[in-house]
Amino acid sequence: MKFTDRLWRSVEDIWNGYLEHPFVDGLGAGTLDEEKFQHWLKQDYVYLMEYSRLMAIGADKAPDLKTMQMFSELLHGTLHGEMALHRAYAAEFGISEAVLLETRPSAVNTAYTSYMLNHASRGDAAAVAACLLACAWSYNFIGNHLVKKYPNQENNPYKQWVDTYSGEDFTELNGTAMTLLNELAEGKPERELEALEEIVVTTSLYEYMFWDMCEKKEAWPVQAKL
Ligand SMILES: Cc1ncc(C[n+]2csc(CCO)c2C)c(N)n1
Repeated sequence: MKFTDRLWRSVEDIWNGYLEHPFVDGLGAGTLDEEKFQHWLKQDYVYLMEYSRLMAIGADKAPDLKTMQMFSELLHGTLHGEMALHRAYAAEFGISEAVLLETRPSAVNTAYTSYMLNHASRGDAAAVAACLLACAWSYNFIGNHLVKKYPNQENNPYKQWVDTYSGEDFTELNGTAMTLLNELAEGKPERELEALEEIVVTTSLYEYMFWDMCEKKEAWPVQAKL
């Protein structure tokens, strides 16, 4: 059994919770409030910058060239692929990149990235891969679910979102993230596997909180300047 099969059993209930979340369902149905989506776009842009640092740490800690290449592929996919999608969406709403970059990350956003960066800097390459996994895999899981539930995406303003995360490029990136962790976890003692599992469960819980933060448009109570 692959390590990711074991992980699936521990996160399945949390991930099914995403599918019932009004923000996620609204993306598929096309009914999501535009301001909530813009909140996600801004928060996610700065999230992805911090998330990208993880893969740079992973490349540094990688035991061999092949692993370095996999971390680098994910890094490139995020900085140049996924963030380009965010820029394109923002432009449609008349939001410039400068405005995206001014976003002050919310408390949940900060807690999530700090948690991952903390584990990534303390742990080995497998810990870094564990930090990355829920993000890549759960968006692909959500995208695939939404195309199945809402096959007619013609009039959905979030069609591009659904297409992107269920599409070939992201399915491939997710495959890389899964293979990376499966390979790095191989031969590890049970105690270490449990620690990796704990990271994947915690990041899965943070993913839920991130959706909820966007649904509630949570930000700091006082909009101080950065
Ligand atoms: C909070 C949050 N979680 C996950 C993703 C999705 N995601 C992050 S990295 C990656 C793979 C390579 O870009 C994917 C699909 C997101 N955008 N925001």
